[in-house]
Amino acid sequence: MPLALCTLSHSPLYGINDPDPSVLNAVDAAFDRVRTFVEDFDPELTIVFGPDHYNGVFYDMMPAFCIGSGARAVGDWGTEPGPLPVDRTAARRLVSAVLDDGIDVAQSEELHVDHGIAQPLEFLFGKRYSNPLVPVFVNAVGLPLGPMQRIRLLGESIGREIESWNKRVLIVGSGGLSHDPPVPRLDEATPEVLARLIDGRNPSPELRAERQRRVIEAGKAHAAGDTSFQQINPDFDARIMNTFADSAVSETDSWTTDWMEKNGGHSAHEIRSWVAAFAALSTGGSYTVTNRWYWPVQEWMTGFGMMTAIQEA
Ligand SMILES: O=C(O)/C=C/C(=O)/C=C/C=C(\O)C(=O)O
Ligand SMILES: [Fe+2]
Repeated sequence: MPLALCTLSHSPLYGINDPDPSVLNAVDAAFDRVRTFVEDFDPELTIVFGPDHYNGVFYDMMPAFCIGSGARAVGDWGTEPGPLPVDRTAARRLVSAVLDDGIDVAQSEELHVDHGIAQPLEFLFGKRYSNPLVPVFVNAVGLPLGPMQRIRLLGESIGREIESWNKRVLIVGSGGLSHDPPVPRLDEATPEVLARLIDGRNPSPELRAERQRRVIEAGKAHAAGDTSFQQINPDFDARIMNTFADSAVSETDSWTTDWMEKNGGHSAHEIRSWVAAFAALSTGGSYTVTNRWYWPVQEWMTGFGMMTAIQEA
């Protein structure tokens, strides 16, 4: 049974600091096409790779990647808070299979996920979705990060296992392309920020609002032409998307964290979710990219891309 994939950027500023209607309408039309692709595929299970932005996963225990055999959304940026419809049996089987492959994946029976995982699920399935899924946290924010090869190997291991289940599995990869929004960093954290990077779960409504205000203000400044932010890099983004379109997933092994940051900004590390997703899809042989879209959206501070692909029979 074939596997299908969709990789898509997310943005907390979607619906809050939107671009010109001509761009927004084009993005929404692409979402409609992706939703139709997913409905036609009719997945029995969805595996979603995505990052967290210090809302669910912290430096009290920062894994490189973690499979959620239970999960709840924290409900940031307007996403729905509460438990996710995790297929625990499938998730636990994935954990065992990945460990058997020699990859020391972490497991959580209650993974806390933020918009990095919840927003694409809501885009694809609507709010209060009940489709069985397995969330996989991919660290893209809590530096330092390991080599890209590890995320490819994780994706391939998951791909081989789901392949053997003879089920229609949709693989989702969530994250922006080039972008550098204001996400705090350990190496420059004040003591107060450090405390919440280590133990920042359940912030007060005031603190959450203050953090969100910072991101909204940055989006507005970025759109107004403030060049103190690292700029969106459409050439870099095209190269990333071309690599996946050319089925050259193993080329991502040579992408260093420095190269990603210099060309795509700190949050370009979210591309790791795309690597995992395409690596998982690639294990069954050839795949066809059925669609791709891209916009550099200043208001969202991100190169916003989407791709859909399906395994060839
Ligand atoms: O200030 C914070 O603690 C958190 C900031 C964010 O959560 C920013 C998120 C930005 C994205 O998810 C993005 O991919 O643009
Ligand atoms: Fe993000």
